[in-house]
Amino acid sequence: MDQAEKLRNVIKLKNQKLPQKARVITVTSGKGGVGKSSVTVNLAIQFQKMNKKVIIFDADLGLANVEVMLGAIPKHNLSDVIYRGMDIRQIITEGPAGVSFISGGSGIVGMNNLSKDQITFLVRNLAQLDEMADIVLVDTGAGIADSVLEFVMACPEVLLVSTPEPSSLTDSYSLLKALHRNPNFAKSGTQIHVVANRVNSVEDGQAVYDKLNTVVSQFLNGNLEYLGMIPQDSMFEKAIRQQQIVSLYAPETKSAKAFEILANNLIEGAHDIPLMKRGFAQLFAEFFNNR
Ligand SMILES: Nc1ncnc2c1ncn2[C@@H]1O[C@H](COP(=O)(O)OP(=O)(O)OP(=O)(O)O)[C@@H](O)[C@H]1O
Repeated sequence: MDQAEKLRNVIKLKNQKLPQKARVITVTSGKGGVGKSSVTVNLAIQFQKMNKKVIIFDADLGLANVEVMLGAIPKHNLSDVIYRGMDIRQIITEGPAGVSFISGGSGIVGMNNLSKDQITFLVRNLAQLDEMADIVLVDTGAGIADSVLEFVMACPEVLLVSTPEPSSLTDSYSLLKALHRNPNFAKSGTQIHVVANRVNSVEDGQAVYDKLNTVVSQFLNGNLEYLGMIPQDSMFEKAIRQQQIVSLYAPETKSAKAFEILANNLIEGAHDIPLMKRGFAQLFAEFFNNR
């Protein structure tokens, strides 16, 4: 092959449309009730406002908070894909402002005992989401249960939500410890961003990150990134009481503005993401591989 031909091939490769892969961000927390589902739903709204197509995958087996917050009850969940051969598109529920979501439901438990054929079918189906969404947000359960750790381990980008409360900080550290000590955890291939929620000042937020990052670097030889803070906000609570999402209910209030900044930070800080943009199907493939 001569020089000119090589060049033509390079140009051809560059122009070739590579299959789109969604950016997958897993949202987790050490303990329940610290605002994990609120962060997921509000970020989804903010991304939609930035013209990014978002799908939330609710992998939290607990209280189905995402559904309640989005005010839409799903008719189906992942088990309908696994056991009833439904197409992934049939189990997507439309929420407000164009945010759609998928409920993992009992399908998450069922994932423990899938045959190779079922796994292949599921992963192929999930690959469709990579073409439909720019960003998939995965809401995991809280704590160090295996199902939570497995999702976090399979995802290259993780948001860890913590409040300044000592119990939240301790539980965040327990989660980080369990993760770092797991042989399947790829430390260098994973970005963990800390979101400090319910803080009273910028300094409080920074302190949440500093405390966690200090122990992680000292005792686990790891590293955390700081994404930003969400202030304690009475409008946030008012929105929740009215089954509304603060980013839609009161877009000018301080917590909604903070979500806007967080979403911007995630989009703007994404220069090294293309390499990490492995997609949703790949996340599941890895999830099953780690078992
Ligand atoms: N920044 C905030 N300002 C005021 N209230 C907040 C804030 N963040 C969270 N809350 C309150 O905390 C409650 C719990 O939030 P959320 O349901 O998002 O937590 P969670 O971590 O997802 O809980 P679970 O683990 O049960 O799923 C909300 O109902 C809300 O009232």
